[in-house]
Amino acid sequence: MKQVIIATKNRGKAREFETLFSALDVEILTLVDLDDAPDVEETGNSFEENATLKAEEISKITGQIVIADDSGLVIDELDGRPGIFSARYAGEEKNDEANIDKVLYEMREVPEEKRTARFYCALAVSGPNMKTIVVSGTCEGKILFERKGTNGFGYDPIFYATAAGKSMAEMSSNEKNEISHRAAALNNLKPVIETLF
Ligand SMILES: O=c1nc[nH]c2c1ncn2[C@H]1C[C@H](O)[C@@H](COP(=O)(O)OP(=O)(O)OP(=O)(O)O)O1
Ligand SMILES: [Mg+2]
Repeated sequence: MKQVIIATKNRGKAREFETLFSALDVEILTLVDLDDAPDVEETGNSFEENATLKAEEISKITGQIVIADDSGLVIDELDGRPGIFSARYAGEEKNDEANIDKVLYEMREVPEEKRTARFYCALAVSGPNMKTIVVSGTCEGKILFERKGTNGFGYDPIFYATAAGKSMAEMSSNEKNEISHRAAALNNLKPVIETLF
């Protein structure tokens, strides 16, 4: 079967990619279980730049076709924060619960109608004989006043997805995969994936 490396160490993302790719007849490997995979520094100024950095570095090391995901939560009232800093918003050690607490605190006095936000996902594909390709996808919603639901990962418990009428953490993985920023981005990548093999 066709094989692609997903350059992520995030277990939540890896789980979603496994489901999303099962429909595509492509086998994926992630960096989740590799002890010696490098931590690529995310020094870019956009999701696209960071996804490109991750895809190109891992492709250079492995010589294989690699897809990287750089994603995060963009909150209008916070001028787009946490944005590309989503993973390390409350500190370098990457703590989802602390990140959520920080957002809830910063949003504590913002009324419902001003709590608009979106999840953003950039996907970069890089390989030995190709120019890197980058696509993106978004998912619109609002920041809740408190956590709701226990599914998913990251900021899911405080993100109310307009298209579903509930929090991302209240959805099954199938429901999330129908409306998520990651699914939208991957959909934009499908025509490219078909040309890669
Ligand atoms: O569907 C999602 N549901 C909830 N939260 C999400 C989602 N998608 C991204 N996020 C959050 C998690 C993390 O705080 C940041 C991603 O940061 P990002 O650097 O892309 O990923 P990461 O460092 O966790 O793993 P890696 O770089 O190895 O892929 O945005
Ligand atoms: Mg990261």
